[in-house]
Amino acid sequence: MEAFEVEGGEDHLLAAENGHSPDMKMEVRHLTKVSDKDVRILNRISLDIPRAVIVGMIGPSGSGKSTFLRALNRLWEPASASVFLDGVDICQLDVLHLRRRVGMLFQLPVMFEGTVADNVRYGPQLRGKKLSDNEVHKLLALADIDPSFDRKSGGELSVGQAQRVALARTLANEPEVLLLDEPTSALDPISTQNIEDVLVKLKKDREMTIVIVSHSIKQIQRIADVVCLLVNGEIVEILKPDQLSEAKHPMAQRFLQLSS
Ligand SMILES: Nc1ncnc2c1ncn2[C@@H]1O[C@H](COP(=O)(O)OP(=O)(O)OP(=O)(O)O)[C@@H](O)[C@H]1O
Repeated sequence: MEAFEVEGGEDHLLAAENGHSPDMKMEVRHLTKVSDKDVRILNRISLDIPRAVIVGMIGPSGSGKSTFLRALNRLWEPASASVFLDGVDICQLDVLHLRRRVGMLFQLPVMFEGTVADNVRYGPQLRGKKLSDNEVHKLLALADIDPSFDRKSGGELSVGQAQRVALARTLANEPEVLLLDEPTSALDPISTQNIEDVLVKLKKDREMTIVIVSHSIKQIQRIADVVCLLVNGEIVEILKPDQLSEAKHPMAQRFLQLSS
């Protein structure tokens, strides 16, 4: 966990500064985004993300959490040499290949036309691979959806079921990293717990690396191994979930007090 220790100073000088460490799945170095109106949305963020951990990102609204997450699979184009996957600059990778390896789940699931099975088959089919019924059922079961749902149409599903099908669809690409942007904010507590259980299982059983943005500090405390606090486009604290009350940054403290 050493790589998470905050060194202080202008940014966090983590292991990424000293070359790629094989324990690190992703490394972010001085990631910056400036808006068209010259506002700094992200300000020189550096972070090492070890493999097979769940990293929670929390912070006030507008602090840059989604923007940070979206850089990791190039939903916007970061500067070259600012985001690395297994030590390779993601800007050098084919973008579709990158997005298969670094999958993303959004706040609200969007079902594609067709059945649940069609949705799950979508990604592999783009690469000319047709998943068997058995493979589809296994992916649905992994995402905690009853395999008998395979013939339902996407429109018949509740939001919670659709989110789990969207998860199965993402998992069909066999991602190594999963990015989640408030994936349970539209779900009831039971669906939320189901998704959380799946995430913890994916980390343990498949060594998946997971970065999750959430407004729920309780959720982050339940599932994350480490928590990054983002304020005004900067990571101001990196803490273990049970140390959140020890945050020192005044804005982070205020945010945590008001959110708990
Ligand atoms: N493409 C863009 N152009 C200009 N400004 C943007 C762009 N994308 C995001 N922003 C601004 O950047 C800031 C950070 O937005 P972002 O959505 O990343 O924050 P967030 O922490 O995820 O917020 P929330 O918790 O409300 O979802 C906001 O002020 C937003 O208005």
